[in-house]
Order: sequence, then C-alpha cells, then structure tokens
Amino acid sequence: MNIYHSLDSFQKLEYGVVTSGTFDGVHLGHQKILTRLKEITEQSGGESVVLTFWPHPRTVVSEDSQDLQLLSTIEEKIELFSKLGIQHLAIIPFTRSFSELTSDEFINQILVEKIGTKKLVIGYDHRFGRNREGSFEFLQKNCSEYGFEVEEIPREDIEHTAISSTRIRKSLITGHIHEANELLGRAYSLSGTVVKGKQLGRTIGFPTANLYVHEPYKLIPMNGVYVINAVYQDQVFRGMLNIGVRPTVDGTIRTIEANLFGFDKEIYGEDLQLELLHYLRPEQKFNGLDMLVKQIGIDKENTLAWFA
Ligand SMILES: Cc1cc2nc3c(=O)[nH]c(=O)nc-3n(C[C@H](O)[C@H](O)[C@H](O)COP(=O)(O)O)c2cc1C
Ligand SMILES: Nc1ncnc2c1ncn2[C@@H]1O[C@H](COP(=O)(O)OP(=O)(O)O)[C@@H](O)[C@H]1O
Repeated sequence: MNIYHSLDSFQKLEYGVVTSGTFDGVHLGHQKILTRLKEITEQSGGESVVLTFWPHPRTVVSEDSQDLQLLSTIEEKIELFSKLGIQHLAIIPFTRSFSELTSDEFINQILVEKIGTKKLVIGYDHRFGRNREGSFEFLQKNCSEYGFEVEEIPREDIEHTAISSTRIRKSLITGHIHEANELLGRAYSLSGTVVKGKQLGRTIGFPTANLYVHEPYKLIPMNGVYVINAVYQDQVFRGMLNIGVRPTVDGTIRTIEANLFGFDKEIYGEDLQLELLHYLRPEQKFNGLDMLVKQIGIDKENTLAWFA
C-alpha cells in the first residue's frame, strides 16, 4: 500500500476508485464499503484509493473534542487498510483551512485534480465539504460535470448491520467487549510502550507490563480485569489485563497492566499490543495485598478456563 501523509506527493491516477471518510475503527460497516471499493477496482482495472483525515476532524472543528474517544490511532488505521488490500492511502492533514473547502472545491481540487477520481464509492449518509454540505444527491446531480461516477452503498446495507463507531464506543466503555469485537470484526486492541511501574508485581508473583498509550484520544475501555492476547514481536501470548486505578495499593492514576502467561523477559521501552477478548470482573479494593494476590490467582484460573 502506498501511504501519503499529504496530497503533495500524490501522483494523479488515470482511473482512481475512491472513497473518503474518517473510518474510525475500520469496523465491519466500513469494511463493507472497502470490499465494494475493491470489487469496482478489479472490474474497472482502476486503482483503489482511501482518503482519510488526520487529526480527527472533531479535534479541529468542534468545541467538545476533549470528550472525543477514538477506536483507532492513525497507525492502527494504516495497518488495517493495508491488510484489507487498499492500494493508495492518502492521509489529508485536517486543518481549519481544509475544513473550509466547499464541497465543490473539495470535488474539483482534491477528487478530480489531485487524485484522478473516476469512481467515487460512498455510504448513503456520507457528507463532506464545509458544514458537511456535500451529499450523495448533490454528487449524483453533478458528477457527470466533474467527470466521474458515484456509487452509493445503500442505506439498507449499512443500517441492516447496525454498526457504527458510536455504538462500538458505547460497548467498550460499558465493558461489553464481545459486542464491540463482533462489530469490529476483530478484537479491540491497545498498543503502546511498556513503562516502569511500582515494581511490586514481581514481588507478588504477577509481574505486570504497564502500557503507555501514546495517542491521547485513544478510547480506553471500562476499568476491570480482562482476558487478553498480547502481541510481542509478532509472537502471541495469552494473559490477563487490569485497567484501573489500583485502589488496593492506593493508586491514583489510571493504568493498563498486563500479566503475560509463559513469558519471562524484561521489556521496558518496547512495543506491546494487547487484544481484549473477554471481560472478567470489575476492579476492586481489597483488604491488603494477600487478598489481591489470591484474587489474581483466581483471575488466572478463570482466564485459562475461558481459553479452554
Ligand atoms: C489480573 C489482574 C487483576 C488486578 N486486579 C486488581 C484489583 O481488583 N484491584 C487493585 O487494586 N489492583 C488490581 N490489580 C493491579 C495490582 O494492584 C498491580 O498489578 C500491582 O499493584 C503491581 O503493580 P506494579 O506493576 O506497578 O508493580 C490487578 C492486576 C492484575 C494483573
Ligand atoms: N510474564 C510477564 N508479564 C508481564 N511482564 C513481565 C513478565 N515477565 C517479565 N516481565 C517484565 O517485568 C515487568 C513488570 O514487573 P513489575 O514488577 O510489575 O514492574 P512494574 O511495576 O515496573 O511494571 C514488565 O514491564 C516486563 O518488563
């Protein structure tokens, strides 16, 4: 996949088959659009293009962006689009001035002149351009003038699946990890760097890798204990995860810490990816470390039982 971090380096295509959007989560609904994009690309002999925006438009144009929680970081999106077999991914730096392009300017300057769009594939509810004024009806009426065709993914196809980034976010912050994973078509994951904690874990028989997530808008699911797969250097380890403030040890800041099974290596400063598979229980305040250790032992049994 060719990745462009701005449109300056994009070489105009002869026959671009294009879709655009923020695609937060790259969930099953998005995947439906992307699958159709690939079919059209094959039929037409063109090249597939995804136009996406970063940072997330809401962080630039809304007042309430501090509440924004994202399902995928830009790195995660790049990986997902690549796995789905998209040929060109253009990440348009979303600025205030970009947000002020009218739909006509967006179509002419970006879709036609920059990209070489001959087919545009969009969901029925997709809108673009200043104040989201560009709609499918607008495109349909005007596309021949612009020299490309538009294909809409019908309402039934998208609504039938009832999949939305908002619904997935709600599932994650209420601990419904199975539902989120089903809608995503994969396990929700957190990636980051392993950082030092209080170094207490090893003394109680459960060392925990503390994950620092770099993306400030990344959604961290509901506090509690989860069954996970941890991906370290392309190897997968089963394990368990606690998300929370660790009331038992008077913790105050929210941490993400994983105990990996069959693993024994110091990995401070290294990358780690955690895939959340199942929610076990809420985080609790125990009367002392002994009680906590006993419970973590039970969590381990329950985790192994879940895998079995
Ligand atoms: C599976 C698992 C479950 C945990 N559950 C709780 C909990 O319910 N309450 C709590 O205060 N801490 C919980 N913890 C966090 C421990 O307090 C923490 O791992 C320990 O303090 C070690 O911290 P350290 O990595 O900073 O050394 C849990 C940790 C794990 C791995
Ligand atoms: N099975 C394991 N699961 C998680 N981390 C492990 C494991 N084995 C070794 N480690 C290492 O030990 C560290 C965790 O030990 P811990 O005593 O909890 O320290 P900290 O409080 O700094 O996280 C991890 O960051 C990792 O480098």
